Amino acid sequence: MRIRGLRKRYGDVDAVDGVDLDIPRGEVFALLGPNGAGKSTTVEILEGHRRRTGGEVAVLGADPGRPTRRWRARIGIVSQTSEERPQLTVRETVRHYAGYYPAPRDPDEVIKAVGLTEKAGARLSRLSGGQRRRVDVALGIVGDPELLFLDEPTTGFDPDARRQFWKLIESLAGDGTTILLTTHYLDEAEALADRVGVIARGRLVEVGTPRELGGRATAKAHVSWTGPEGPQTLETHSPTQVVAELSQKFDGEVPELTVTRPTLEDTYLTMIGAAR
Ligand SMILES: Nc1ncnc2c1ncn2[C@@H]1O[C@H](COP(=O)(O)OP(=O)(O)OP(=O)(O)O)[C@@H](O)[C@H]1O
Repeated sequence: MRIRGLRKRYGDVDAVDGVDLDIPRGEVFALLGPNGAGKSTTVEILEGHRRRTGGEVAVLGADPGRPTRRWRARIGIVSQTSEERPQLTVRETVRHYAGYYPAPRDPDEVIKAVGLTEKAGARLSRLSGGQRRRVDVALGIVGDPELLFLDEPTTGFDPDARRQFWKLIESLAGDGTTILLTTHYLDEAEALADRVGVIARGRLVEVGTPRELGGRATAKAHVSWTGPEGPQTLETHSPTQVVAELSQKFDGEVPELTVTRPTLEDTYLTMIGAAR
């Protein structure tokens, strides 16, 4: 996927304001950013569901501004709004969608993969919010896509369902599916993504691996402990040395010793703050 100078204007709002990005085949890329940053708009343009105001875009070698049926069959979409019919059952819905694709996956296997086998015969209107979201995911993957777009896929999932979903994504990625996901869960981005991009006010602020984003890999560690004077914290590039010195000083266990580095969430919040 190749994006150059992508722009989208709504009236006088620059929702996407000059985004450049390359996503190679087989990569899992997570787009992060606060509400209204332009994530969904970007994704919808790449999916061929929204017209861009400017810039050049190639998705699976084609311009999503002029989508063909064949091109559509090669991509899978889990968007924020779903329009399935509530009176159909899970199995009927997944089978119906499978019919749109030239080489779909087995609907029952897909239902199993999203953990809905027990609900296969239930009408969508009778499902919980998280279960409905799993149906959305099933419909996104039933066509066996080369490229999968996931817009906040795990919103409403319980922790167990989220872990199961991560496994599913890892197995799709292992099979070579390219995945572009948006999420507000930093742990999700960290668990799944090869690279993450942070978008704020329509601009890509930074792109990098979850480990190195925002200089995380080389950031100072925080060493904390409780001494006779109370709680202490030291920021340092050489925490091992600090801990060695502390252990000599205390002659044994250092009270309440912790060594931490900024989490992806810390780094992200700093970036978003700076972009405001
Ligand atoms: N159809 C529309 N008409 C006018 N403005 C829009 C439209 N869709 C989005 N916008 C505006 O464009 C900006 C980007 O919205 P977008 O939905 O892409 O953000 P997002 O990053 O996906 O946010 P969220 O995390 O809340 O889903 C916002 O300021 C929004 O109000």
